[in-house]
Amino acid sequence: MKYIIGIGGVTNGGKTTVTNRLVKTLPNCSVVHQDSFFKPPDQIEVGEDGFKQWDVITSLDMEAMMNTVRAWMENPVKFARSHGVNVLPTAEEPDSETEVHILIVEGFLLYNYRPLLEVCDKCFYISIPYEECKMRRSTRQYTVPDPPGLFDGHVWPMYLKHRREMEEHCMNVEYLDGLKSREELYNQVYENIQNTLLNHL
Ligand SMILES: Nc1ncnc2c1ncn2[C@@H]1O[C@H](COP(=O)(O)OP(=O)(O)OP(=O)(O)O)[C@@H](O)[C@H]1O
Ligand SMILES: NC(=O)c1ccc[n+]([C@@H]2O[C@H](CO)[C@@H](O)[C@H]2O)c1
Repeated sequence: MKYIIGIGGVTNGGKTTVTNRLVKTLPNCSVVHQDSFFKPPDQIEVGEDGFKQWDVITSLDMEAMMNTVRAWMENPVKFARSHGVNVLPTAEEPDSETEVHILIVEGFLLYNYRPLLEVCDKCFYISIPYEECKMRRSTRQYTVPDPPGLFDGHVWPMYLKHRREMEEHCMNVEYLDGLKSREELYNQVYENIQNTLLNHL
């Protein structure tokens, strides 16, 4: 059985932290990080506000991301091996319906892209309030550092816009409170996945 889990949500909500732990504990689990698909800085549009528009779907090569997801769907064992994921000895047959193969797709803009939404079996979404998000973001260093004012002028308004759009289109999103401790968040997601997997077996 192949199973794709989305870990979406606001920037600095704790998506990568939860994902890294799930990858270690779930069986035959590979991961695709959306941040790996940002286009190079010279291809990012500059808005009327003067900011590079990083937090929009066109700043990402979503086709390349979907191709990566499809490569996993075609052969999760081959994908896992070529990405250094330990495949359990019993999971030799890629098409076997009895083996569980999991792909986690992690990113800040997952469910606003329909092809990706359509392949997700389970959608998690982590949120944190404005103040906490701004504080956490100020401690981060991205490949291109945030210019002054980017958070209030671009990042947060885009988050609110995309979140609204997602709420209009996506049913069955499991919302998570990113203010919970790392441990609590992990346990909540892990238990939820275990229950869903059991229901599918
Ligand atoms: N549950 C938590 N409580 C407090 N701080 C957390 C929690 N989870 C993660 N953090 C911290 O918040 C910051 C962002 O975490 P993380 O990189 O996991 O978020 P993210 O959603 O993947 O961010 P982004 O995709 O924007 O880079 C890090 O400094 C991390 O240590
Ligand atoms: N990873 C990158 O190349 C990059 C460059 C500039 C900005 N970002 C930010 O990453 C966040 C998503 O994780 C978005 O809020 C981007 O602003 C990433």
